[in-house]
Amino acid sequence: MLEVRDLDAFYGDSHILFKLRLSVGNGQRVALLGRNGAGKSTLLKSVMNAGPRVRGALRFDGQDIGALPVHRRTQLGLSLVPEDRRIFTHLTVAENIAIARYGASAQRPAVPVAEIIERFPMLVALQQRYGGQLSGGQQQLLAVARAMAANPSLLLLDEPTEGLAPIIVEEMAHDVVRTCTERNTALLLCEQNIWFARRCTQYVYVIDTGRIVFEGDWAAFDANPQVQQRYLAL
Ligand SMILES: Nc1ncnc2c1ncn2[C@@H]1O[C@H](COP(=O)(O)OP(=O)(O)OP(=O)(O)O)[C@@H](O)[C@H]1O
Repeated sequence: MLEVRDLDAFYGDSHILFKLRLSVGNGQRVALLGRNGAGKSTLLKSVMNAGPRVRGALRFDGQDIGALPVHRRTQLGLSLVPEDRRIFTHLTVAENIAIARYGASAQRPAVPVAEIIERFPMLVALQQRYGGQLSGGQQQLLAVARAMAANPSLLLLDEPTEGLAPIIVEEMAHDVVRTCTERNTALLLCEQNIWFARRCTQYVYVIDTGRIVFEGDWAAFDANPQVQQRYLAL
């Protein structure tokens, strides 16, 4: 589904990602772990063409997407939830979700709002609340729900649990796994919360200073405690 090969990424003259290789299979859920500043967000933005200048190969469903603008990548089935959420504070929860239809296409029609709200039960009682009236955790859940409403085949989540209460983190893990499984949506999740990443994904990459330093399933991750100590310990 997503194939990243020998990807270099730059902000101006700053070289951030180095010959990065990563794959996400159809319906597969993959975590990218790494410390602050390791390059996780830069990778997601590179996949969406939302900031960095890149060199290397980006293929999605067999198609070279390297030259496509953001909206074309969205239409092909990529959906990014950035770290800053971008909830519309003056729109209700239901309206925020309905906005996702603008990212949909004839090939990938938007999922009805009611169906999405059903999949994120914490939003049921909040449907008519304004985005600005939600807690940080509720806003983050809404951002994920809205991204799923665009009916993506690959969801890109950038540190969705940062700063959230454990109860919301648990709810989000449950809702994300269930929704991705039911809709056969693949996931590329950038995280520092290893518990959440483990709950949500089947395969792990670890990034450090713009380079992949580990990849494997969770059993392989657990069999290499030095990876965690060296690249993820605070
Ligand atoms: N717009 C930008 N211009 C210049 N440098 C940037 C920009 N955005 C990020 N960087 C730099 O790129 C490097 C990687 O940042 P990135 O945001 O990808 O890391 P991250 O792993 O997502 O970390 P965090 O968890 O802090 O978001 C850092 O050194 C950062 O300072």
